[in-house]
Amino acid sequence: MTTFKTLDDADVTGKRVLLRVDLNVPMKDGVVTDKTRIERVLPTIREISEKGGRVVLLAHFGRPKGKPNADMSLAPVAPVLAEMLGQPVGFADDCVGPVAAGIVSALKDGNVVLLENTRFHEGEEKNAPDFVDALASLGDVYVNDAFSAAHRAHASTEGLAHHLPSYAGRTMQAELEALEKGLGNPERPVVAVVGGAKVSSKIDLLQNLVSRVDALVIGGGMANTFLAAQGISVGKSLCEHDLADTARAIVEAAKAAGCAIVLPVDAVIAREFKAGAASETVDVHAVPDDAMILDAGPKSVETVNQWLDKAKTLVWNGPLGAFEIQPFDKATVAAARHAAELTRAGKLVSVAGGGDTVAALNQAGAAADFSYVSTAGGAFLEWMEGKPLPGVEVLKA
Ligand SMILES: Nc1ncnc2c1ncn2[C@@H]1O[C@H](COP(=O)(O)OP(=O)(O)OP(=O)(O)O)[C@@H](O)[C@H]1O
Ligand SMILES: O=C(O)[C@H](O)COP(=O)(O)O
Repeated sequence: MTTFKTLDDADVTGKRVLLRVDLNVPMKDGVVTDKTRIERVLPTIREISEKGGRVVLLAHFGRPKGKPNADMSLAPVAPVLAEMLGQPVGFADDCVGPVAAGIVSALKDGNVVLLENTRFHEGEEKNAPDFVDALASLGDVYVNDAFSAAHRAHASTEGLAHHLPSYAGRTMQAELEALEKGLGNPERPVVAVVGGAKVSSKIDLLQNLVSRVDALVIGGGMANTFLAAQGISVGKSLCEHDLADTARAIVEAAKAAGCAIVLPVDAVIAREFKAGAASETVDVHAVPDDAMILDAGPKSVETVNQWLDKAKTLVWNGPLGAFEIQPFDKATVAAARHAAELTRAGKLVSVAGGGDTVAALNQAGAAADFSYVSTAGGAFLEWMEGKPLPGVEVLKA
């Protein structure tokens, strides 16, 4: 399984270790609302620090598109990380340049510093050589512990590995081992549930996924895009109308592969995207033009649960509704609890992944019963598709 070097092979004592982690955590008003991704990277940070390495954390937050953006700063994450780690975590408000260089050069063995969002620079997503050089100048060794960002060939997830001795962190290692164990040879029927909001970045993955699973349950913003592609009016819902052709092609590919596509038949709608907004349940064919679908309705949940009853393996990324806002968490919570119950009863192997998906499972009190909960969303789906992940491949090189 481990075809790359791990921390067992690394000499980190006295070295500046550029450690890529995924701190893209759910956050509301500057407060971290789910700490799972932070929790998962603690063992690697501790191990390097205890071995006398100088830990320089690289991470992204949100999609700031190459420009600094106060709403996507990693600054609020540093104190949370420090508290969970039980040791101080410095913060540099730029990930390259004199500010970063100054803080890194002042580090002592065992110290930890978090650098500001790598995506504040265009060079990150472009994997630009000058940006990679600038990051590389801050370290002697590179460790990638961000499995959940390994589907991105970015400077901090891929580029750096070409410049420095490179190793997989403990979470990267554990994620790959757990996914292989849970899903390497899954018992059929396999049901995939894909929801959430990242429609354009995930829809293409469904094309291959339908040939690997027996049913694809589509929820969240993704479902709205599929409903609209069928000519159903979704009002003001989150929906990527320009992806209608892609959605129709996926439905055709599913038919050819014998994979059932399960879409919502009813929806909880509201006119405002806020907690306690007046809401009603309607047939998906009756969504008014000025309303938004914010959750799947009870009939849809019943259908999802029937599919879960038939399944032997569940793969889940993306909530079925806007679960952070009451009462639009109902479908996600109900399906999560049903999957947890089936797993507890030994009837289902359930693997879920994604920053918000994990938060939703925690909110439903279901995470502990799932067979495995990955921190990865998009990366997990790509792994499931059988696609090589650039951040993993480069570690094997
Ligand atoms: N009908 C909907 N309308 C608007 N937002 C929705 C709807 N359904 C789900 N969402 C939103 O989708 C978001 C989560 O989607 P996302 O694709 O980011 O999942 P994830 O588990 O975080 O995966 P990843 O780790 O890849 O980001 C949540 O913030 C949720 O509110
Ligand atoms: O949340 C995720 O799935 C990872 O942090 C990757 O984020 P991205 O989809 O913005 O690249």
